Amino acid sequence: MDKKNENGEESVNKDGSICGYDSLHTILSANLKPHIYQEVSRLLHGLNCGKPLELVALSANGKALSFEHDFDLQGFCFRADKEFLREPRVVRVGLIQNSIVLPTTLHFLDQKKAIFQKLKLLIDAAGVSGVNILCLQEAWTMPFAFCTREKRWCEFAEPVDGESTQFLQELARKYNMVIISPILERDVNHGDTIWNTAIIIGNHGNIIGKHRKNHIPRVGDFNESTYYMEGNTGHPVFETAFGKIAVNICYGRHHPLNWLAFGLNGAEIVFNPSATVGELSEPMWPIEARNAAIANSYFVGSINRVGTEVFPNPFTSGDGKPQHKDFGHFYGSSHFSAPDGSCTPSLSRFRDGLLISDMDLNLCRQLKDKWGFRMTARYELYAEMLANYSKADYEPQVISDPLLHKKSP
Ligand SMILES: NC(=O)NCCC(=O)O
Repeated sequence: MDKKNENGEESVNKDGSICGYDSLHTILSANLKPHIYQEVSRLLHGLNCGKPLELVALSANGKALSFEHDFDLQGFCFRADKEFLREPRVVRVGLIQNSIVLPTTLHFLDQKKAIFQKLKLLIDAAGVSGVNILCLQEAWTMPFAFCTREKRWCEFAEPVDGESTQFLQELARKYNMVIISPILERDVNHGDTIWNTAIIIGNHGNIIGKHRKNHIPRVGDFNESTYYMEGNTGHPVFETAFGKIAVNICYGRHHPLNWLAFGLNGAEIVFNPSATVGELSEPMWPIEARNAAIANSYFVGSINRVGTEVFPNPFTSGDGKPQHKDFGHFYGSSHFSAPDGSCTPSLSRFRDGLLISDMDLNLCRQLKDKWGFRMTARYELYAEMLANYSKADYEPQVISDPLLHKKSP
């Protein structure tokens, strides 16, 4: 996506940078006077316990890996108020965003191997940084080829206990880390069916469970319904050694009731591994997850892949425009949102990255007590509304102004 500003200069460059900058945060911090930036940042990122988010002191080994392999590494800290009867419950959480490595024209085995090699480095960086829970991006083992509608990409699908899970189980054990692995799943016990699935690997390398994507997009070039159906796993929350977590996969973030259900089941952190492009969703990206974190009193970790993936054969978007071979730019910008409305700056718009955040999970209940959203919600009213709406004879509750239909004399 090459965009020109009113002076005819490139604003979004071919590499995915914005006027040469990594992110909105870096544009603002580089161009505003410090006291103005401080105020802008307060409005943009909010305050946590009345203060701007503090930086986490990152490990020297993690920093060395990021320097050597040129990926973005940032760390922040969400605090909670001190309580008398509960100890702080601080967990260190990581998000990884990455581009694919090899051209999509090369042998599938080589493409996959190269992604595994890259991921190993990023996961090592998380491990040596003491991350407790780590989430990877949607369909991380493959190019996001669903725009093509070609069935050969189904070859990337794997059973829940397949190669990618085994690869991550070893790293989970090594680093005592819970790892969330969103992949294209093949269910061999149910007729080789395909699903978009997140597998939860426990810190002992065990498989805790899986969640299948509930909402499948039919927008732009996101032709995912050609490959898999809506998930059948409900809204599970996984109780791990480090907290209660859930996964709302990509397009599910546009559905507030999907977020709500994970909250009702007790999630403290909900991950949103995604693959989305600038032209389609960038203005919505910083809003939806943050709103979900506020409305449901939990933390949200949002991840988007990076780069432009070019496919061998051209396809059309069904909009009368010329055929093309790519989706557009996946804009990265992974970030965390907290229940108090604060959020971290985003990772780079175009580089691989690891975002780390310490979060005191006590903040979830503190925000529930403060705002009382669970107590003021009207669940019976909504249940009745939804039950009625689901009936074939439902009629919208609209009360029209009688004068609207009165003929003027
Ligand atoms: N992967 C996926 O669900 N993408 C849909 C596009 C979006 O929701 O922004």
